[in-house]
Parts: sequence; C-alpha cells; structure tokens
Amino acid sequence: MTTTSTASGAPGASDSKASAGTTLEELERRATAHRERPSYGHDALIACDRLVRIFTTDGVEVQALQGLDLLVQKGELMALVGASGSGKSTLMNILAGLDIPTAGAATVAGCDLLAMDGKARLRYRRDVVGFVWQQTARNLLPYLTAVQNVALPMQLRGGKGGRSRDMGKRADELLSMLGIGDFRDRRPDQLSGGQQQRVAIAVALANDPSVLLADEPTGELDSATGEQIFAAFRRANEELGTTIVIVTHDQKVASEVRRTVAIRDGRTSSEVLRRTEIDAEGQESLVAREYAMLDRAGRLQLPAEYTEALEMRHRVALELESDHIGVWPGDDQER
Ligand SMILES: Nc1ncnc2c1ncn2[C@@H]1O[C@H](COP(=O)(O)OP(=O)(O)OP(=O)(O)O)[C@@H](O)[C@H]1O
Repeated sequence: MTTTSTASGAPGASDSKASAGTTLEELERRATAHRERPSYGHDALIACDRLVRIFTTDGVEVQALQGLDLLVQKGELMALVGASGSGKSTLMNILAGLDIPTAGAATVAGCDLLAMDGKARLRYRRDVVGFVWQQTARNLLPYLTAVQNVALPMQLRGGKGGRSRDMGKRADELLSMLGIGDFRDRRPDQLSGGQQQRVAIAVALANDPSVLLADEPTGELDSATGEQIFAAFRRANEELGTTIVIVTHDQKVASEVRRTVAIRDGRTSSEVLRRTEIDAEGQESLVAREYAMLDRAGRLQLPAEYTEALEMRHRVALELESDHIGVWPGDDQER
C-alpha cells in the first residue's frame, strides 16, 4: 500500500508547506481562480444550497431541513426517498413555491425561491412548476371533465382571444400522450384512481413547466396501476423533456429511475445511480451503485453499519492516496 501519512495529507499541513515558497503572483493567481470559480449549482436546473427549514409550534422548534444540498440537472427523472419525517414533503413544498425556507439558497430554473415576491411566486407556481399530489382528489376539480381540467391552467395563465381552440388542442394532445384520450369528457368521479392521476399529470404539464414535482403520486394506487402512472411520468420526461422529481415509498418506482436520492434527518444522505452496461457478449444489464454524499464543507456521513463494524467512534485516521482516501479507526477506540 502506498500511502501518504495523515499529517502530510491534511490540507492545513500541505498549505503551510506550500506557502513557504509561494510567490505573490502564485497567490494572486489562486485568489483570482477562486473568485472566478462558477457558483455552486450554476448549471443545474434545481439547486438547493444548505437549505434550512425550521417550524415552530407551541414554542417547540422542529428542524425539518438541516442544511440540505441537492442539484438536479435539466431533463432528469429522479426519485427522492426517505423515512417518514425525514423532510421530503417540506422540500417539495419549498420547490413548489408553497413554502419559504428559513435559510440557505434555492433556485429553480433561475428563480430564487427565497427572494420572490407574491406576484413572482404566483407566476412561478403557474408557469415554472407543475405538481401532482398523492391524494387524487386534490389534483382535479370534481365538476370539470378531464379535458376541461387540463385546459384550466392554460386559461388561468390567460391569453388573448382565439387561443381557446389551441388550449383544447393541447389538452387533447396531453391526454392522448398519457393514454387517456378516450376519457376526455369524463369527470373525475367517472374515472379510476389511476386514470385520475394521469389526468393530474396532464394538468401539471399544461403550461409546459420546467419542472414537474410529484409527492407520492402512486401512494393511493395498487402496484399495477402505480406502474402505469410511472410510465406516464417517463413518457412526459422522454417526449417533452420535462425535468421530473418524484417523492416515493414505492420501491419499484425508486429502482426504475437513473438516480435515487435518499434524505435522512433533513439532509441528502446517499444517492443511487443506475446505468446500463454492455458486456463483451453484447448483453445489457443495469448496474446500480450507491454513493455517500460529500457536502460543500467536505463533510461525509459514513453509514452506521460501516462505522459500527470497525468500531469507529470519535476519531478516524485519513490517508490520501493517488485515487482514493482511506478511513481507518483512530487510536481512541477504548475511550
Ligand atoms: N407545518 C409544520 N409544522 C410543524 N412541523 C412540521 C410541519 N411540517 C412538517 N413538520 C415536521 O418536519 C419534519 C419533516 O416533515 P415532512 O412532512 O417534510 O417529512 P416527510 O419525509 O415528508 O414524511 P412523510 O413520508 O411521513 O410524508 C417532521 O418532523 C414533521 O413533523
């Protein structure tokens, strides 16, 4: 094993060594490079930077989000998972423009979610994001038909005369794309739960949002119907290029997307990435790999089962190697 000792691998140590012979020009060059570094998430469609949301009820504070970092690129279809109470819905409500974070930064499609005034927030909710909720009844107006429900967001956005035919046409196209064109004239109570959710997806897509957010969209449905709903999201993602974030407990949904991010205690804790690999015989297989999250301050949460297996507690020794960092139990294990 070729290792660099912890002390010499530590950033402070190498900095002080370097600074002894560093010229003024070199320091100026480094300072300029640091200033000109692109900001965190500058190229992401959704960028949450150390997001904090504290709720205070009867004098008791709950930190629902505790410095959450999340980047989502344009065109992604990804899932968010996590135990009950981990902060998923809190994050979704913030991204939907329905709630405001206590601290941190969040931007979606260039909109600053902390700085928007009431008018900008309304425009954001109408034009930039679409959402689908778990409760099928919350997504649709009961007295409108499917096609009227889909046309409504377009009408609310407004348009000068002569546009209503275009709105009806787009509503029909969306319903057909999601496989429910034949039900255009039915009201929600004349549709199954799965059909209602597909109409809800069409409603959410009506104003061609940059991002579609869905909070447990298959939660009230059986697994076969859940699969149809997921297929509808995939269709929207592939055909319209809409970026989609789905909160789910549904293992099937979570395992079918390319990226699943887990939230724990109000932070992103780990991430599973899946990609298709082709072996020497030309056989395709899906390879999934789990990654831990490294936050912007360089903090890394080691899985409890790993640290417990090696009885790592207060201190660990780090060793920098050419292609990885080793983590060893420290010398204080008996304390
Ligand atoms: N409006 C609120 N007032 C007070 N506390 C809240 C509020 N909303 C959420 N919380 C608390 O914040 C924490 C995170 O809640 P959140 O609903 O985001 O979790 P979740 O991961 O979506 O859970 P679930 O999977 O059960 O929906 C919980 O402890 C919850 O009790």
